[in-house]
Amino acid sequence: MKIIAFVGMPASGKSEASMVARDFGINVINMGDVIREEVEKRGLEPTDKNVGQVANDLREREGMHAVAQRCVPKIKKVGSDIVVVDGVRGIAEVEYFKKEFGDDFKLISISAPPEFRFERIRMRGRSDDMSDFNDLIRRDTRELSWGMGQAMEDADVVVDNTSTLEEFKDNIERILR
Ligand SMILES: Nc1ncnc2c1ncn2[C@@H]1O[C@H](COP(=O)(O)OP(=O)(O)OP(=O)(O)O)[C@@H](O)[C@H]1O
Repeated sequence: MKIIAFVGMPASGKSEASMVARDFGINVINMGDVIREEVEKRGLEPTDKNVGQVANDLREREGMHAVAQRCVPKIKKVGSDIVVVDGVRGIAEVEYFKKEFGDDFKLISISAPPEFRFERIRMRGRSDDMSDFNDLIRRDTRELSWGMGQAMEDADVVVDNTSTLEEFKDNIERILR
């Protein structure tokens, strides 16, 4: 069983990369869904604030690898030859997956500078998206403080996403193949 995980700063292209995997018929486990399930279990509304608080609470109680730990049984249950994991946030999660899956775990880092990501966020217009460039920088800083930078440095492959969406998707497809 091969586990391929995507890591990258906000709006770097992780969802687009997961979509390429889904188009191949590959099962995708979304780490955010694991947190949303816990939100539901606690009888809370799935607002951005609640999801953030539950994520923090899980990490405080169970350690920085908490979300990865909860993903592992889901990955094993899928049982297919290849599973994609979307939403790795920190080095503790990478270490946990490596401990669990060894060399079968591969990490793909998606890279795009803030200026590109901010422009794409403006185009995307998702309800929880920021409208100020400084808010993106603040969010980047928060993600980095949780160990995202170290996780990205640990990647087996780095994919640049500063060209067209088609070129990016072609690159992801090539790597998956
Ligand atoms: N190369 C590209 N050219 C143009 N638009 C792109 C490119 N790559 C991604 N996008 C668009 O940028 C937006 C952000 O990409 P995506 O949602 O995949 O990022 P993400 O890493 O999943 O974001 P988040 O971490 O915020 O969930 C999307 O609307 C996507 O379609």
